[in-house]
Formats: sequence, structure tokens, C-alpha cells
Amino acid sequence: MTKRFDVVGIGNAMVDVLARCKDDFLGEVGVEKGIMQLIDMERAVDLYGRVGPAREVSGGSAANTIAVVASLGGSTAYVGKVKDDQLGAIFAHDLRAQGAVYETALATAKQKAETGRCIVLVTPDGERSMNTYLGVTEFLSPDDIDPAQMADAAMIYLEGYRFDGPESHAAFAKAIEATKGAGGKVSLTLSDPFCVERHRDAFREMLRDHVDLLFANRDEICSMYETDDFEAALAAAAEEIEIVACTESEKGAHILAGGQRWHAPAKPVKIQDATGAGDAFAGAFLWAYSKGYPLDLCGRMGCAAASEVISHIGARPEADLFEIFRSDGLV
Ligand SMILES: Nc1ncnc2c1ncn2[C@@H]1O[C@H](COP(=O)(O)OP(=O)(O)OP(=O)(O)O)[C@@H](O)[C@H]1O
Ligand SMILES: O=C(O)C(=O)C[C@H](O)[C@H](O)CO
Repeated sequence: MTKRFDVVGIGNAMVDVLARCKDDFLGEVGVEKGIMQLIDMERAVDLYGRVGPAREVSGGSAANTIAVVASLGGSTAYVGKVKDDQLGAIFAHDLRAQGAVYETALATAKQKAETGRCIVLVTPDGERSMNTYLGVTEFLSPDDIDPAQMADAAMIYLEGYRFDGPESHAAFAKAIEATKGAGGKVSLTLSDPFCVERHRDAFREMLRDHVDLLFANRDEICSMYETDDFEAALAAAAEEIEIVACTESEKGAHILAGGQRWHAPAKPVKIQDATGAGDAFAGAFLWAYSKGYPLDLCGRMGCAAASEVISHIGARPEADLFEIFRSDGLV
């Protein structure tokens, strides 16, 4: 049966505030390198006051992924909450302008917080250290999930970060039920190793019972299966999930499915800002998968898209990804 949407994503809606800094600065402001830390508004204001010149660019992990699918011509929708404020307007504009359907109700006046933002500190090696003020995106609830939209999705894409919220688990459960009930598939990204630490039990249940396609990076999958042995973690994931797509930074990505395994090499690039590498990988992979490309090509397109995104500041693609795939001989 043909579905209206190739992919519907659900996640934390936010705008990135990206600033370059030296490694020493991370220590001075108490930021741990390479991970995502949750912060409150007071800390967001303080940190913002201490960083150098910054750029605001729409972000949100699943939203970045959906933007990539949409940029490739895929049919997409996104669910994530913003407020009727300046950052909320920027976020909504950029997603819709990219071609995604975005209809989530704005936060109400009672929900006393602002649109989420992520202060991203980018060190000279291109690594990104993220400091997330969730704001109203935390209030995403089952009421925001339209079962008809989920039923019209060939695949839904759930963001692990969104597990940090009181009603998000119920929202995800509602989305999964509607999608699977209509014969659609479920994909999940583990998002961050510390996010896995916080929600390991919930992730475990979801992987075992619902997830058809898993996205993770090396640290996340090792954290998920509580091992330092990457190969053991990959094997454990492949045992319970139909398709596993695991990235490994400059070593590319590993795809495991049906007892087979492929390696997609990373595409060499001068890395400017690693923000959104995994998001772009997932977006291109999901697009290629939805168009029926073999899994090894899905992985290669994922790496090519990630390479484009990390070649500049900001987590959304700036070049025509389809043209890149064409010139790389992938499509
Ligand atoms: N130094 C690099 N050189 C080339 N490609 C890279 C490099 N780092 C990352 N990539 C590309 O990005 C993909 C995802 O990288 P990684 O495993 O670091 O994901 P991630 O940690 O989830 O990213 P992020 O959380 O920043 O979005 C890799 O599979 C690879 O294709
Ligand atoms: O912290 C979150 O929930 C995020 O989604 C952070 C994103 O990875 C960040 O906005 C990247 O664009």
C-alpha cells in the first residue's frame, strides 16, 4: 500500500546557537567535550553571555534528519514542539521551506518556557559539545501525535533525546501503535551515550519489541549493550533488530541485516563542525532505503551526506545532496 509519507520524525524541536571556541574554554565554562548536556535557562543565558560570536541555525536531531530526507525529495513530516516566539518561527520556517509537513500545535501560554535551543561549542578539531535547554519541546505529549499521520508513514523515526520528557514515552507508544497497526516500520536513534545511560531500560524494551531499524554511533551502541567490545555490541544489536546502521566517525558506518554485513567508508573531508553528522547520515540512509536502494548504498549515501554537513558550520545540508550522490556514482 502506498503511504503519503516516506518518513515521519518525532523529536526535540530547537534552534542551534553555534560558536567556535578553544579547547581550554570548555574547561573554563564546565562543558564536557563531545556530548550533549541538558541545561536550564539560567545556565543558557550565562553560557551565551560567555561565548564569542555565534550563529543561530535550525537544529534538533530528528528535524535535521527529516530536513535531509526532504531535501532529497522524500515525502516527510515532523512532530516536535516550539513556542510562538522568534526561535520557534525560525525553526518552523526552515523545516517547512525544506518541504516537510510540520503541523505540531504551538506550546500554550500555560507552558511557561521558551522554544528550545542548543548552545553548540565547536572546538578547532571540529568536535561539537552541546548544551541543550529543552524549553517547551519537553511538553510533547500523546495529544501531539496524530494517529492518521502515523498510519500514513512508511517509517517513523524516533529521537532518543526525546526520552527526556515526562510524556514522551506515551507519545512514542501512541505513534508506534498507529504506525505498526497500519503496516509501517519503526526506526530509532540512540542519540547520545549519556542519553542511553538515562533511558537504557526504556530503550531496551523498545529495541526488543518495536524497532525495525536502529541508528547509533559506536559509543551509543556500546553503552546500550553495556560493553566496551564494539563487535559484541554490534552482534547483540543485529540479533534483535532487523537492520542496524552504526556509524563510527572517520571509519564510516557498519550495516548489519539478515546475517549479512556491509561497511560504508567515510568520505574524507576537512571537518569544520561535526554537529549533525549522525543526523545527516540517518536522513540520507532513510531516503535511500525508502526508495529501495540496497543497504550498502544506503550506508554510502549516509556517509556522503554526513561529509557534506560536517564540511561547514550548522547541521543542515547546504549543497544539493542528490547531485553529490550522482557525482559519487551512488545514484
Ligand atoms: N572525521 C570524519 N571524516 C569523515 N567523515 C566523518 C568524520 N566524522 C564523522 N564522519 C561521518 O559522519 C558519520 C557519523 O559520524 P559519527 O559516528 O561521529 O556520528 P555522531 O557522533 O552520531 O554524530 P553527531 O552526534 O555529531 O550527529 C560517519 O559515519 C561518517 O560518515
Ligand atoms: O539536544 C537535543 O535534543 C538535540 O536534538 C540536539 C541536536 O543534536 C542539535 O540541535 C543538533 O542540531
